Amino acid sequence: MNVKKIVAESAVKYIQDGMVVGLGSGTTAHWFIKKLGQMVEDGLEIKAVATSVESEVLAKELEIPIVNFEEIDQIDVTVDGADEVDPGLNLIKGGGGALLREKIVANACQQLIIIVDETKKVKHLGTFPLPVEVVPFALSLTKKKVEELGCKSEIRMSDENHRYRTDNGNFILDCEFGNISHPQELHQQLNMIPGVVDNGLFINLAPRVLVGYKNGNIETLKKSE
Ligand SMILES: O=C(CO)[C@H](O)[C@H](O)COP(=O)(O)O
Repeated sequence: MNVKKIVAESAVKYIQDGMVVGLGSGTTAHWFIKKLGQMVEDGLEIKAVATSVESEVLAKELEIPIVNFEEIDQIDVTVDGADEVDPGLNLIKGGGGALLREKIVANACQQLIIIVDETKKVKHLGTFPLPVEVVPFALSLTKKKVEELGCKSEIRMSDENHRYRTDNGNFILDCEFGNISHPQELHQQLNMIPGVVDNGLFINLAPRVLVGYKNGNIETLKKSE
């Protein structure tokens, strides 16, 4: 059973004609985009904003109309994956390297839907190394400053000889903090470091989280407002 596909496809119930939809990135979001493509072929009328070049390419192949921020007033719903979800519905994202655009889109939308399989649910964020996007200039200094916050970090690689570059031309530091007990504080401390563009902590965004289980069940999590 493909749990990622099942949970991704269940998210289309939040999409209606006339909406502007934020398209997430990663293998779970991939299945959502594919399903949305089928619905567009069947007559659904939407516009979409993509959070990565990869998602944009897929959406265009499926003839989902892609627009940029200058052409829209708001994003109605964004559907995206995550690497970890804690009980407060705070997230780690950026395993696929798209964290900056994902965070911009997540903050700009009316409703954020996160689609994950059960392996992504954790008691505390931090087992998954936290991705931190940094500018190439003074990389070693920025890396040192990030590590002073209490982690070991690795520069993400595309292959043996090449550093991974984000869609924005930056590098990613994958940071092992262990249990992140104060995500809000760490988020702020990281983003205060000159050279850090953003980090993969998605805090207090009040998402609706759809969790897919191996037995085919889907759980919906939402914090009461
Ligand atoms: O944040 C992301 C990409 O930057 C992804 O949403 C996250 O890595 C989850 O990916 P997947 O659905 O492939 O497990």
